[in-house]
Amino acid sequence: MHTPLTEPPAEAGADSLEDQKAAITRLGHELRTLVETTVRTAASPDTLHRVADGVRQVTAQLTGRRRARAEIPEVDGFPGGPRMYSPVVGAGSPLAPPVSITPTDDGLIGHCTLGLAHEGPPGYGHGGMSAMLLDELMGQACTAAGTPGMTVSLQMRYHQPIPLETPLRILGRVTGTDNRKVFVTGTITTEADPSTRLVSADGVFIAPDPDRARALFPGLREEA
Ligand SMILES: CCCCC/C=C\C/C=C\C/C=C\C/C=C\CCCC(=O)SCCNC(=O)CCNC(=O)[C@H](O)C(C)(C)COP(=O)(O)OP(=O)(O)OC[C@H]1O[C@@H](n2cnc3c(N)ncnc32)[C@H](O)[C@@H]1OP(=O)(O)O
Repeated sequence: MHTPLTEPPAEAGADSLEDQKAAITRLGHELRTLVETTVRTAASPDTLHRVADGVRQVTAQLTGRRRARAEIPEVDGFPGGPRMYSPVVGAGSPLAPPVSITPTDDGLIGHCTLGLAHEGPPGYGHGGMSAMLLDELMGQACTAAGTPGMTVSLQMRYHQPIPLETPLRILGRVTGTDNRKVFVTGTITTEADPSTRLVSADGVFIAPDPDRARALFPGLREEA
């Protein structure tokens, strides 16, 4: 008999929340390995069918309550904290590289490495991935500056292709505000050559007014 993988504990206390996050992180890591291995494999159709059957059986073990569309799970730090299932930074998301973020003197710096699962042109990152990385870093820079907002404009400039399997550095920095509008810039470089911009962006983010925020995010906790 299988032990279900994501059954929440009956009473979620501080310790069990950490246990839950650790388990989510571990499963996210294994799923990312599966995704990367899947897009690289040259396995035969027989093997691929056998693996597909196995994956279907594993998926069926994720039993229990499924969260509703607008529900913010207890492990999610929205709007200011770590987001376990973000497709960019989420340790639990197989879609995320994931990006790890640290504050700097005037913004945020993110670190990640893209794999073949994030490929656009052969050997290079997908342009949509670059936009996703920058949108996240620039959005989080707004939150870190005390003015969380949603993207209304993101102007991308692709200077050079992003190499895969190469440590990258993503910067996000707020450059100004005008009422609810926040102006932000961002760049992607390699870790090895941080002075050469591969991709850059300018964005405008807008802080929804409180009523609009409550309507958009009905799962938002009152203290947020
Ligand atoms: C404490 C509560 C916190 C609530 C949380 C709030 C935000 C947090 C959200 C995310 C943070 C989480 C993690 C951060 C990390 C990653 C970020 C990912 C970012 C995204 O992935 S996010 C998804 C994509 N994003 C959207 O899904 C937005 C769709 N959008 C809308 O939902 C509305 O747009 C809204 C509600 C944003 C504003 O609506 P609204 O009605 O309040 O604002 P309104 O239209 O009145 O515009 C006000 C002023 O902005 C000017 N303006 C408008 N558009 C402009 C543009 N394009 N360029 C330049 N200026 C523009 C107007 O001209 C006017 O300017 P002025 O006042 O000077 O006339």
